Amino acid sequence: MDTITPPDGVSRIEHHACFGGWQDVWQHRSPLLGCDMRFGLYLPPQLEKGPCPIVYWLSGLTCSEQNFITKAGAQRVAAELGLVVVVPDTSPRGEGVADDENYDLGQGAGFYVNATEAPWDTHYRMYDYVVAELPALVEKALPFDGRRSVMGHSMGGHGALVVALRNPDRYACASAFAPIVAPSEVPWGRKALTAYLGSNEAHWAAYDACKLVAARAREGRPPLAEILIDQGEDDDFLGVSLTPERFEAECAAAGQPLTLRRQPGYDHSYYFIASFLPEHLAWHAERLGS
Ligand SMILES: N[C@@H](CCC(=O)N[C@@H](CSC=O)C(=O)NCC(=O)O)C(=O)O
Repeated sequence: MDTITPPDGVSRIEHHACFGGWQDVWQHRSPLLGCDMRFGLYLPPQLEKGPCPIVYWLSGLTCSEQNFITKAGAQRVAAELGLVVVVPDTSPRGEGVADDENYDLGQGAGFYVNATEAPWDTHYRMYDYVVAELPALVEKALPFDGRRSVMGHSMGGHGALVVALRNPDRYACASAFAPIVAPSEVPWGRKALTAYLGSNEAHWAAYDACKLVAARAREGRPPLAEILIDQGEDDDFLGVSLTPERFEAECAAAGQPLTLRRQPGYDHSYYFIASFLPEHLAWHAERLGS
């Protein structure tokens, strides 16, 4: 597996043997975002024998690629299941990239949208980055079997639901931990969508999972096969920016199959994610046929 080396223009800045495979961090120049970007890449031992499916993990506010790869404990399970796990950063980065003094806007808080408003519209195109530019790079570099899925946490849970609902043919399945399901209605989402997309709320609908589920039903498009969500009941953001009951209601009205598990005692942290990540990865592996 040391034979999997980054393509020209991409550098391998971390390379750690891990559960028979490798935990890498690769860095590349993103023409789309106009800056250098890093991403985590878990390469399971099964890649030595042939192509594997890829799970994309989208992280939450304040995260880089490091939070998930160092805290979630994904590698042991991904190695057992033969899953590649790709972990992008959460925003464009660098001195020339617009930022904000608060943790919930700017660098570390890209919200997986293509910004249309200045000063964000110069670099913040995280929707296209995670759906198109990054997969094109990774999937050409690895023995990839054509099957991919997406999962994420909080802001990244919002991202995972949005990219899956907008691209049902690209992702075999989607799951989320404590996702922001109705960003148009809650403080984290309203602040980010106003900044990145402007005050016309009609433009927000393409990035709102509740609205996307309703729109699919209204337009007669089939629901996704299934969505899995875990939500900690002791999460400080529950009832403020996290409103799982809204998604439950929209899914019920739209005929969208949803498994929403409320987990007593769990908060918003990576301890919560680590507790249920093995079940999510197994759920993905089953649907990816891995
Ligand atoms: N610093 C903020 C809260 C930041 C926070 O909780 N970030 C979460 C994601 S929240 C939604 O997207 C996270 O994943 N943090 C990284 C980690 O390693 O825990 C505050 O103090 O309120």
